[in-house]
Amino acid sequence: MLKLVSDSKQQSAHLTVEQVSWSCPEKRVLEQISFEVEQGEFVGLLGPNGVGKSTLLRCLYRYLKPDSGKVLLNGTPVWSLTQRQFAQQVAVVTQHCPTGFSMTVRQFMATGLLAHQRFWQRSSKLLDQQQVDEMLQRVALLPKAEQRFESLSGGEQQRVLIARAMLQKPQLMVLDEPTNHLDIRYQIETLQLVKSLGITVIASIHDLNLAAAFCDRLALLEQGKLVAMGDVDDVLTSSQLKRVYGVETIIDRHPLQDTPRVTYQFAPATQEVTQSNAIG
Ligand SMILES: Nc1ncnc2c1ncn2[C@@H]1O[C@H](COP(=O)(O)OP(=O)(O)OP(=O)(O)O)[C@@H](O)[C@H]1O
Repeated sequence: MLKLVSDSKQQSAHLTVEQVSWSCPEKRVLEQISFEVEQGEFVGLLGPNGVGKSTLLRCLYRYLKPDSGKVLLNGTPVWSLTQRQFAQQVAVVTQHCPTGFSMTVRQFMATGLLAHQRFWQRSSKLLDQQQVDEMLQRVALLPKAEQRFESLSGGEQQRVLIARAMLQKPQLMVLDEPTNHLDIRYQIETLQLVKSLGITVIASIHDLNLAAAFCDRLALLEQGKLVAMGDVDDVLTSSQLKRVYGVETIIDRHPLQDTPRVTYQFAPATQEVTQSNAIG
């Protein structure tokens, strides 16, 4: 089990996205996206493949500079922060694991401590190792501490990346499909763990039921545009999911908690559905 003992609650960030657009030579990928994420809120970013979720997250964590618009962290444009200031406030877990280095899990985890350390103020190695090991324990990977990071399974690597991000003690976590590669138990436990931190989180999530269960609000993208942003109940509606994903759903309540539950229709589309697609 991932340990769910929360740190004393960390400070959390307020994120503002103002009219962000980004294009590649072939097309406009993001069109005038605006929204805010309040301190301590967990916002899920939804939308079909290729609508611009990763691109939007890349603009938030400064991998891409928007063609126009602004991203503000606690009111300050992210591009005006130094790399160090940014790293002290924002942790990022992307879909693609870093490769090409042969650090052990413990060594790789320790890099998560660097954002808050200056070389003349290095804390003791013992203290560093205690923090690293405690975090590895929380993601149930302490027994693999001396294994090379690259030799871990995809799911184990993902858990290390999330643990390393937590070690960074960020105010904002940006997660691009954090549950990718994880089996259902670790999908649930990872989202529980991230939520228990109480910090601001924005995460792209494909599983609508997990998004419904863990997110405070949802943002729905369609072809580079933000088409819905709001409470889970308002965003996850059958008509909206049909329009954006082209899938028939039944939405009722989760039997154990008061969140929407999405059931998909797996049978081939009926004639009526096919006709309405053709019209719509
Ligand atoms: N640097 C780039 N050059 C060309 N096309 C790009 C570039 N970056 C993104 N795109 C295109 O922009 C679109 C959005 O990509 P993005 O990765 O943001 O989608 P996504 O919503 O995260 O998709 P998925 O759910 O499949 O991960 C895609 O069509 C992609 O090919």
